[in-house]
Amino acid sequence: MLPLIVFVYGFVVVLSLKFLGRACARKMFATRPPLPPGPPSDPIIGHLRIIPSQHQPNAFHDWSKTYGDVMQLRVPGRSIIILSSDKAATDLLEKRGLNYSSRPNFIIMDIMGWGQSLAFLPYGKRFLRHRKIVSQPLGREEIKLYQPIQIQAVQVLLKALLARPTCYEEAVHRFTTSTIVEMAFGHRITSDDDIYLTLAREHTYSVDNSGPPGNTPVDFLPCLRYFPSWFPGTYFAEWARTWSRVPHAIREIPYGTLIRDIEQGHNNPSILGQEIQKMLDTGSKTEARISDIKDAAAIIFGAGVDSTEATLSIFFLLMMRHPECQKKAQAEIDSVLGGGRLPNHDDRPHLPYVEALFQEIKRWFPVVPLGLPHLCMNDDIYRGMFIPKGSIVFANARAISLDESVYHDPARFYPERFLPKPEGRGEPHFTAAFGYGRRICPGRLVADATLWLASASILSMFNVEVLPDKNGRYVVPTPEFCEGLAHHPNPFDCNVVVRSGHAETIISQAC
Ligand code: HEM
Repeated sequence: MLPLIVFVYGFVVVLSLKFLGRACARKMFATRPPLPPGPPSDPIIGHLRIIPSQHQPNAFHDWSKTYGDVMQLRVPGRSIIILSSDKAATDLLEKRGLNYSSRPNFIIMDIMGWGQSLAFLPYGKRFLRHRKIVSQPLGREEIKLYQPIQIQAVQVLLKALLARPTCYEEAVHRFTTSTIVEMAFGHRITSDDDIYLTLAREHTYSVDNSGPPGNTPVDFLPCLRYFPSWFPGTYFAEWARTWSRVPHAIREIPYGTLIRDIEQGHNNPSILGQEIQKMLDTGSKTEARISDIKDAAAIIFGAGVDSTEATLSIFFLLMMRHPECQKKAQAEIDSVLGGGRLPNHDDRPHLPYVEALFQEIKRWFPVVPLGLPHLCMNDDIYRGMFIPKGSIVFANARAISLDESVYHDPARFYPERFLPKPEGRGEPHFTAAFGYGRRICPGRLVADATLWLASASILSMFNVEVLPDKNGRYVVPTPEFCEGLAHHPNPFDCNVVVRSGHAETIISQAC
């Protein structure tokens, strides 16, 4: 009898659970709104086959024209949300910032040694500690401290361009590395064979060739990192292991140098120097604290040099392609400065056309076009669409910069769009280049100040011209870009010609 009772009881329980389960599932799916739309996908592998490995920002932008500014793609194990308007990115990444402030795992970056650095940390206590170390000294008032560094580095840049008018690349590399290294580590670069110039090149090379960020086979299947290097899908893990000496050096060299200097009573003002001094003053020199300081300082170099360099290279490319804009900016600078000196930060509000031109450079080609991925930490519903917990969210700055509802004829390089009406179109400045919300680029203000000063100073002293080819023909280079974490223009020829003998004297007398 007992077995029969147990059997009947069990049967009833299983049956009710089954119906209950179905009812719950029905209820859940009935109440759960649909996922954001996206292109047709394959079973199991989702959109893996159609997501291109190159030119992703452009492909996502094209898809957004059909599927809208909130679009979903699926790859095994994860859902990817692409935001293609400033409104959607602001609504989710800023207004609901707490839910979208984490990062997915970046296994390759972790193997390389960048895993504990601010840019790749998940939201949590360590993130908050690092974010404070990096962002506090980079506030609007605080960055004024670095103006002398920027002015001095611009003078060196102008001298280098005067001495070697066709070698903009080396001059730009030294300029961007110098400003960041002096601000972050208190070290002034005085020669072309400085260790930090080499490290900056190696860093760009190692990161740019480490595969699509967070999207390599090892990121999808983390256990692959433990497989031998001949095993299919492990290429980028091996690459990351080979280059791990670079982040190691960026983490250790500045700290080692500065702690020695400070303990001997010297301390050039710098972000790392201030943090070390605070640590020593408060007697909090623990392994954990030292590790936080080293990682936070290293990412200023890691995140700052490459993107600033890419933007300044684009400045040269665009000035060469748009001599009419160059002339207009030069006329404004000449009339305000009287042609007798180099521009400084205080001149900025008095140069509205130069400002518009500078803003248009940042809009025309955002150098980190997909930003860095944010992670959705809890299920969310936006405009009636379901965004599952664990989704990776990209704000596509390329699409936002080309949004026709905001920017008239967006593919055109047209600084006047930012001038107030009726002279211009009064369009809003493009801020998506620096990301959104609690993960917004903490270096944006200092990058902006450095790049503005460099652009205005170059325009005041030089004409950026097309270099004739071997046959004496003037062919304007077509913009082509290589894609890393930051997108750089492919090397192009250009000739930086000093505007007058007087300009030459000003440059020679500077420094
Ligand atoms: C033109 C130059 C620059 C551009 C276009 C740029 C762009 C970006 C973007 C798009 C992000 C991701 C934001 C997000 O996740 O929403 C970012 C993050 C970051 N940037 Fe920049 N950046 C530039 C310069 C700098 C400089 C000069 C520094 C340092 C002084 C810096 C430090 C960082 C750091 C530390 C992060 C990670 C922030 C976090 O994850 O919380 N960047 N940057």
